[in-house]
Parts: sequence; C-alpha cells; structure tokens
Amino acid sequence: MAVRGMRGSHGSNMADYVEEQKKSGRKTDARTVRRIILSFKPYKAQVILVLIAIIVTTLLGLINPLLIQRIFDDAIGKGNVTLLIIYVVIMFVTPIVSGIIGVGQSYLNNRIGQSVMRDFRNRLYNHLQSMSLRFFTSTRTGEIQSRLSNDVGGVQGVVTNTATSIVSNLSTTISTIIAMVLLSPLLTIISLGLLPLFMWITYKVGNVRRATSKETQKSMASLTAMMQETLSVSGILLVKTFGRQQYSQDRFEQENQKLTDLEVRQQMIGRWFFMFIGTFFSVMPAIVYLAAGWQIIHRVPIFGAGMSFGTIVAFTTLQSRLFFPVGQLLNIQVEIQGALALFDRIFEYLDLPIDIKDKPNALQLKPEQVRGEVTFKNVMFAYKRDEEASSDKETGQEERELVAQSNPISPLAVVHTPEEPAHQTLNDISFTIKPGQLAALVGPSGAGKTTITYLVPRLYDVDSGEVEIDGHNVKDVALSSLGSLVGMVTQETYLFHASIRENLLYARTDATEEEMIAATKAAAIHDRIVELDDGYDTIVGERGYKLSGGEKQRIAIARVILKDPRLLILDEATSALDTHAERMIQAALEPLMKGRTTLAIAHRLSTILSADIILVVNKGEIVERGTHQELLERNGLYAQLYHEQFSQLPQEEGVA
Ligand SMILES: Nc1ncnc2c1ncn2[C@@H]1O[C@H](COP(=O)(O)OP(=O)(O)OP(=O)(O)O)[C@@H](O)[C@H]1O
Repeated sequence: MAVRGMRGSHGSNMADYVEEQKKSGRKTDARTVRRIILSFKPYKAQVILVLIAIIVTTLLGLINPLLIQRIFDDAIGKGNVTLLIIYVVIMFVTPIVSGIIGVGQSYLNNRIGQSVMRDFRNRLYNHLQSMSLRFFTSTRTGEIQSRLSNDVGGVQGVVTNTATSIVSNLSTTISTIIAMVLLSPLLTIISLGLLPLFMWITYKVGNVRRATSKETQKSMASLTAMMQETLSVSGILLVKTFGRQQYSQDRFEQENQKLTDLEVRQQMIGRWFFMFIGTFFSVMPAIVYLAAGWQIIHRVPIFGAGMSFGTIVAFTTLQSRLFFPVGQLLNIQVEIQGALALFDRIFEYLDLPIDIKDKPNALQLKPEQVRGEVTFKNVMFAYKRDEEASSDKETGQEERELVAQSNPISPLAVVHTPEEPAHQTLNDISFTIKPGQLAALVGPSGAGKTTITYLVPRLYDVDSGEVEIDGHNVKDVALSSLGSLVGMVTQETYLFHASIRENLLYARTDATEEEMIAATKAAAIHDRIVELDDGYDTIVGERGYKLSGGEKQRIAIARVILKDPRLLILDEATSALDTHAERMIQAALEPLMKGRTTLAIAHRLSTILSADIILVVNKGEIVERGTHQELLERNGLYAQLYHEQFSQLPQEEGVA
C-alpha cells in the first residue's frame, strides 16, 4: 500500500496507523473489529433483543430433528398413536413460532444496521466538513464521494446481516453438534472431522478476498473521480474544447474494464473451494449410512451407544441442518475479510487529523462589537508539499505521476520529488488595515495575493507570525465566529443548484424579503432577476451556469451584502467584462465596501484608486506600500504594473 502521502506532521496519526497495520495485520484487524462493534453501542438494547430471538429460534430448530428419533423409536416403533399425534402437532407449531420470531428479528436487524450506516455517513460527512481547505485541494472530489457512498454502501450488507448471521449460524451449528454428539459421538467425529481444515482454508481465501476488495474499492473510487472530473460543467467544457472525448472514453473504458475484472475475480475467489465443501456435505449422509448400518448389522456398539433406525434418521436430519449454517459461516468469514478492507478505508478518513480547529474556550466575537482592524505581523507561510498535505494516502507517487501524464489539471497531478524543499509562499508579511479602510493587494500573478486573503478567515494557518482582528489572534477566535465576521467574494462565483432566492438566503436564512431585495438592489441585480421567468424562484444550474458571468458575480455580491460581514475579502474577477457589465459590477461593489474593512485583490483601476492603502506583493513579500500617487512617484514595481495593466483601461472605469 502506498503510504507516502501521509508523511509529515499532518499525517502522522495515519502514518503510524498504516505502519502498525503493516507490522501486524492481525492487531489492526482486532482494532478495526473493535471499532465496528463500538459503533453498535447506541443500539445495545436492540442487539440484545436480537440475540435472544436468535437463541430462541435456534433451540426451537432443534426440537423437530430430535422428535424424529422419538417418532421412529417410541411412537411408530411401539405403535403409540396418541404420542405420534402429539409429536406431529409439536412439529407443526415450532416452525410457525420460529418463523414469526424470525420476521421480528429481521426487522430489528435492518433497523440496527441502517442506523449504524446512517451514523457512519453522518460522522464521515461532519468530519470531512471540518477538514481544512488543504485537504480538499489535494484530494480528488470523486475520491471523497466514493468513500462516502461506495465504501459505506459496501459495508451495508455486512452491518445489517452479517453480525446476526454469525450469531444465528454459530448457535445453530453448536447446538446441532451437541445434539449430534448426544445421538452418536462416533458418527459426529466421522461427519465433522474435516471441519478444521475447511476453516483454515476459508481463512486463507478470506485474506485474498480482502486484498481484492481493497483493490476494487480503489478502482471504484478512481472511476467515480474520473466521472466527477469529466462530467461536470467545467470538465466537459475542457474535454470538448480540447476535442479529447476519445481520450476520456479510452481512459474510462480502461478503468471500467479493470473494475469489471476485479469484481469477477472477487466473486470467483473461493468458488472451487465452496464447491468442494458443498459436495462433501452432500455425500456425508452416505458415509453415515455406511457406518451406522455397519454397526446395526454387526451389532457392534462403539462408544457404548446402540444404533437404532430412529437415530440414523435423526442424525442425518441434523447433519443436513448443519450444512447451511456451516457453509454460511465459512462464507461470512470471507465476506467479513472483504468488508474489513472497506471499514479500514472508512476509518482512515475518520482518523484524518483536523489541522485547523477551535482552541478550547475559543473567543466568540460578536460582529457588532468588532471594529474591523486587520493586522498581519511578520507572517510566514508555505503550502506544504503536496505529499505532506495530501490526505489521500492511497495515491502514491506512481499514481500521481500517472495522473499527471494523463490529466494535467487534476490536483493530484502536482508531482514533487521528495528532495524538493517547500517553497516559501509568504515571507515576513506585515501590515495593518484600519477599521473601514480599503486595502488593495496588487502584484504579478502567483505573487501570493490570494494566499494572504486566505489567512484572515483561517482557510490556512500561518507557519509563524500573527494574523489579528481587532488585536485578537485569529487562532484564538472560534471558527464559527470568524465565519460570521468575514465575507468573501471570490473570482469564481459558486451558486448551488437551487433557486436564486435560496442561494441568496444561504447568507442569512432569517433575512426578510425586503432585506433580500434591498441587497439585490444594492448589487444592481434586482431588475435582472425580476425579468427572469420565475423571478427569484428561478433555478440556477450547477455553479450557476445558466446565468452570465457578470450576473453571477452580482448575485454573489448581493449574497455578501445580505450577510453584512464586518470584514470583506474581495478577489476581483480578472475575466474581462464589457464596459456596461463592468459598470454594473462597480455599482454593486461600492455599497458592499462602504462601512467595512475591505481587503481586495484589485484588478480594477477604480478599486486601486479608491484604496486607502495599496500593498504591492511580489514573490511572497510586500515590496511597496502607499497610496496610488505615492507609489507612482516611487516609480517602482507598482508604477510599472500600473503602466502595463491599468492605465490602458477605459477611462470611465477609472472614476472612483
Ligand atoms: N493549494 C496550493 N498548494 C500549493 N501551492 C499553492 C497552492 N495555491 C497556490 N499555491 C502557490 O502559491 C503561490 C502564490 O499563489 P497565490 O494564489 O496566492 O497567488 P496570486 O498572487 O493570488 O496569483 P493570481 O493573481 O494569479 O491569482 C503560487 O506560486 C502558487 O502556485
């Protein structure tokens, strides 16, 4: 198993876990099993009820075979009709009672099993929601979805049926064997002598099944990721505009074929073995007839037990009763081994350490009490090498390289050699933005502007130095509190596949209709929305693709206006809009920036002209700072950027 992805401090828990797993497969198995059992704890009462039901039905199941002996030897043998009728009535009633209990038991089974699955899905989803951005930038979305759906779905059968199936089959087996021993120890030894051998082989088959199962899930995740990447709006756009349909299809078909082969292999593992066991159990009665017949004909009571016809019939009936549960138990063992692999994958995600979380007693800052001063003090930051940051430990270097060759846009495609040092993204960044001020970040592409903005709402944590809001280190502030203080308008607008109203109210579910309309009016989008067929109830496509770029941006701006954050982070879109659309955006932004501290990655002349302070970023450092006039006079990088990029922009845009 590739474990490279889990090196470094962020992955140390996982690395230990995997190391341990390698060292002692059995110990981890025990640990996995213990964790699975723990997940049943909230349903203890129901589990006990199921156990009782199982024991009762098992005992009921023994009554009929044992009665057969009595019917032959006591009732028929001695010509007692009354006894015969009594026994027959009992034989009628027992299966009915046991059947009714069985129905109740399977209802409980499903209830418990499904509840455990629900808990797993909830835990996984909640845990993943708490993971930092770092995790999502280094893991394929499809991979995450696959764990939530395929893996959890894969263990469903085991969780709903296997536990009870084990108990019920085990108790049937044990009780039947006891009854068999009571009838004839010799015949029991003859019939069951090979059982230990079967068990051992089954264990081996199970191990192979487990390995294949892990492979299969990996392949399934890969397929899901591929679908997710190429069948999304952006993905299909890329495929079509590059004319790479054939290439995508080939890649998909290849992985799909691999999955098919793996599935077939998984189903076929141990098939021969189970055929052998089946045959063995079918011919066993013949051997019993031979051994028992021999005893009766030659009148040789071995182990002191005399053999009767009743005993032979009862014994073979018991024996046939044994075939099903033993077969099931052997099979279950194999299935459990497979399921353990899936549980390992689920637990792996649940064990991922959360790197950005609240301190104990984290500060809750009330938005109305926050003045909105933002300070960076000697901030150092580097994106961890992908290897360290990646939580996707299944994806080793080889796979990354493969992905890189086949899909250069995948986040996994970043290939680093282990010797490559982490690149310092931000170096000694210090600045203060006073309450209500507008600070504009300007600088060449890749300079680190976006990264600076990410540190304010703690999407990433600084390596050293401090980021403060009103003098409080953001690391001391509760994340939920930061979330309500900071509003972000990103370059790429993300809208849910829902109505415009729902998308707007996402910012504040309790906003009134008037507040919502005031926000859309401020963002200069209200008139456009009411023109749409369904007005505010118009459904926007995934990522809002049915709206134009400028409209989407204005909806996103209205959404933030509705949220009314104390601090605004604005990443102005670089995509060129026509002058009219630009003016609309401009009109939308002005009320948004008013009265709150704004940190803007500025691409518009109007924004930099109205900025209280311009911070010029280059290669992770602030190289110049000041107002537009001051910086022009310095004739440094800003002046150069200004002359190259901004001074050619349309004049009206420059009017702040
Ligand atoms: N998730 C990430 N993992 C690793 N490196 C990253 C990540 N995101 C950005 N970087 C790198 O960090 C550096 C700064 O990126 P950043 O996005 O902050 O630049 P920027 O100034 O905002 O650029 P642009 O104007 O093009 O958006 C770049 O070299 C970039 O490649």
